[in-house]
Amino acid sequence: MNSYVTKDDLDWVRRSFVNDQAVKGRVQDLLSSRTVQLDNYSSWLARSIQCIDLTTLAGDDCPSNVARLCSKAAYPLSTHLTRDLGIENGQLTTGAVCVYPARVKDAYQGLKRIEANIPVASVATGFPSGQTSLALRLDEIKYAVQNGAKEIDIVINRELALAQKWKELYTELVEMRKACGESHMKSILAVGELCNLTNVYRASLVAMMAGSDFIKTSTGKENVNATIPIGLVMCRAIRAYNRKTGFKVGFKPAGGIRTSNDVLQWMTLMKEELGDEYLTPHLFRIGASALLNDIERNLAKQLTGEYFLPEEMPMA
Ligand SMILES: O=C[C@H](O)COP(=O)(O)O
Repeated sequence: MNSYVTKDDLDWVRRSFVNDQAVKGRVQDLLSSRTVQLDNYSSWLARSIQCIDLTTLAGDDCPSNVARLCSKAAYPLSTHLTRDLGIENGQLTTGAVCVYPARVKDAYQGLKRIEANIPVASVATGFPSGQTSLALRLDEIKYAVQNGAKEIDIVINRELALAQKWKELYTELVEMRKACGESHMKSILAVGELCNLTNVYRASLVAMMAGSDFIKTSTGKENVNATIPIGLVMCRAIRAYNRKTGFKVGFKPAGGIRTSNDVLQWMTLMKEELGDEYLTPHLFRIGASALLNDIERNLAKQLTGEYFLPEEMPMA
């Protein structure tokens, strides 16, 4: 991570423009590509589970629902489905559990109790709006890290992005990166509030320059969350950044991802735009609070020929 940004870097950001029509065309191609869907549907779905940040971000979160989330993260599928997939019990887990800072301790202890080696991710910095002082936003990161969060999902300051104050945005993000310490930083752009795709691309570059380990689309609380055109623009920024610097930054779409079909579209995007090596939990996460059920239902249908009844998915 650099703690300064050069004039050339900022020129690169300001010179970048996104052609909306070209994005539309490429998305049409991607969505008609059946690579991921046809090539072993069940194994793609099973593979997607290890990339899920299993999330609860509700006002009524409490120790018991966080404990349930931890169990689901450690044992995302019923034992006969894992057996049918040829996976040993306990070998398939989600990528992380994601909670509010006040619930990090519950998640950390919940995972420890069941001996699950799964990182706790915490949203921070005044999630979802980020509308508080920088000092409070930094303190919140430190609080989450002290309580055991290994991944911090920060929100960027949308005002700075909308006003094209890229250097100021960079400076804030560097402070956040420092506050994260050894924990990974995932920068949420809140794309639905960035007005246009050019701003999404520019904010992606700045977040990566400041040392983000991942760039993430949305909080799930904006009116527009993760969409494939926005994802394409962010993947292209990741690709450009990698070509220029050699660093591989991960991608996390989040917000409104609910179905197996959604997941396969996101995996298609990753495979086609960034390549197979990005389809691992180190470089790809899907932030979702209500997706796993649908994956489990579809896997059951594929593997047993029948959909599960709701009472057969007790932890869902
Ligand atoms: O960071 C994750 C998002 O909040 C999840 O959004 P979702 O509740 O729409 O799945």
